[in-house]
Amino acid sequence: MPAIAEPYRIKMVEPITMTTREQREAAIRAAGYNTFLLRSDDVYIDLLTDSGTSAMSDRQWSAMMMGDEAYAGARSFDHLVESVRENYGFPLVCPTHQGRGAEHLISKILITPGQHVPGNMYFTTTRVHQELAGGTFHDVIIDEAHDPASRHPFKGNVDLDKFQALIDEVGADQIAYINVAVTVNMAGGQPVSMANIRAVREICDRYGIILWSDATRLAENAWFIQEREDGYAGRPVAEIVREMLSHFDGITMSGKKDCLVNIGGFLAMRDEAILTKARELVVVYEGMPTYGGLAGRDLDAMAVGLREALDDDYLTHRIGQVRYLGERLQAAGVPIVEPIGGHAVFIDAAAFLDHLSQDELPAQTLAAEIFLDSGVRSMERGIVSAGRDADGNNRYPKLELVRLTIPRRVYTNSHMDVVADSVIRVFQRRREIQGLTFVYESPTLRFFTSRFEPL
Ligand SMILES: CC1=C(O)/C(=C\N=C(/C)C(=O)O)C(COP(=O)(O)O)=CN1
Repeated sequence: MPAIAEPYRIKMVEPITMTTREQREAAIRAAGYNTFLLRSDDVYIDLLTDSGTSAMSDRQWSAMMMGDEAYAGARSFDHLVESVRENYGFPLVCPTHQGRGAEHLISKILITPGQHVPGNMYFTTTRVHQELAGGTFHDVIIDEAHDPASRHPFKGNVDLDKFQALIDEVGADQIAYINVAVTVNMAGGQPVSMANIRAVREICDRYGIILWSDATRLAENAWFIQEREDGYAGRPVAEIVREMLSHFDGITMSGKKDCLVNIGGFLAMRDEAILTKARELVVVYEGMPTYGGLAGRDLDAMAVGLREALDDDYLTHRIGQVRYLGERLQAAGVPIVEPIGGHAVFIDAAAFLDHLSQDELPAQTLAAEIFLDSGVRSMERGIVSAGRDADGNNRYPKLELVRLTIPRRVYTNSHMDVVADSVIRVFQRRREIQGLTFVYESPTLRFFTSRFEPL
């Protein structure tokens, strides 16, 4: 893919911290070897997450200055609705403070306790809200998604046979909805093809099953369709997004990714009945239906950002930067998830530290080691993130990954070189690295606040 320079120029900078090895050793110990518990000031290049860490544009900041902070009926809400209608094609919108706020509402609205919710691989907050609403998640992603080395171009695809088998097993009336994430975060930022979306739609129409999408990284998904799917080369991403979303009954959206904002989210849908229920719940958990836990200025920033995120040049650079980092690691023999995803490079920590058992927490260990080496912060996406099942046993995911997550419009490829050099250094001395063990395990979403120590 032709590398392109940043399709923007820098107007403001934020100094970042250069640390010594001693400072980093003290910092990671104080953080219990959990990169989530590091202080921002101790982090040099922050690749923990692409969620809420994007740089906003001058157009977004100026839109914020015009934010309408009226408690009810704010113009800012109208601006968001107009932008969602124009760019996503959904007429109805319910704002929430961020994506999990939307997941909370839609889980309560669509799930009757005891029902089943199929989806293309789990995501942590999505699954926990489905379970809290009494649903049972079923992974219906294609098998290739669980194989880091598989180069399937659309590893996010739903396995139609698995979906059909679940329908046959539990009955269509026991399926609350199917949730199709675009892209699939935990599989390595992997896309879903348009053909697969259409095929899932056909099954849902046959059985009257609601087809919902976690559209958090929809722009990146559309860019991969443009790059890889027959018939879409040269089609603008904005057009592909409209076609993708035309097949869904609604979406949960974390604006903190592909709407380029630091906080924000929403539900978007076609069915007035779902909107009515969302409005009844949003006033309890988020705020008035016209602000949903956000300031008016946040709604305006999201209205502008969701449009900017669909720009082809922006996406070519953004995904090109992720690919640049991934290809540097590949060239050095570092095992990563292939194909390289849209928002992050996922290191295969199981292969990287193949002398450690999964119970020795390879991904948690590797994230701590990379920080110690360079001050680069990454995120564990393995056994710690997978948590425990209903019986209290550890889940053992096939993917034991460390995610190097690239914020949008923040770092240059010089920073990517620092990251690559650091990971390669750790890779060269990988045999010296020992595992970690829990010293404190939090009961829910344990990866956020648990603490560890070296074995
Ligand atoms: C695919 C997907 C996500 O990736 C997601 C949040 N992701 C985070 C925080 C991440 O670091 O990947 C969420 C939750 O969004 P939220 O962080 O509550 O705005 C929903 N779906």
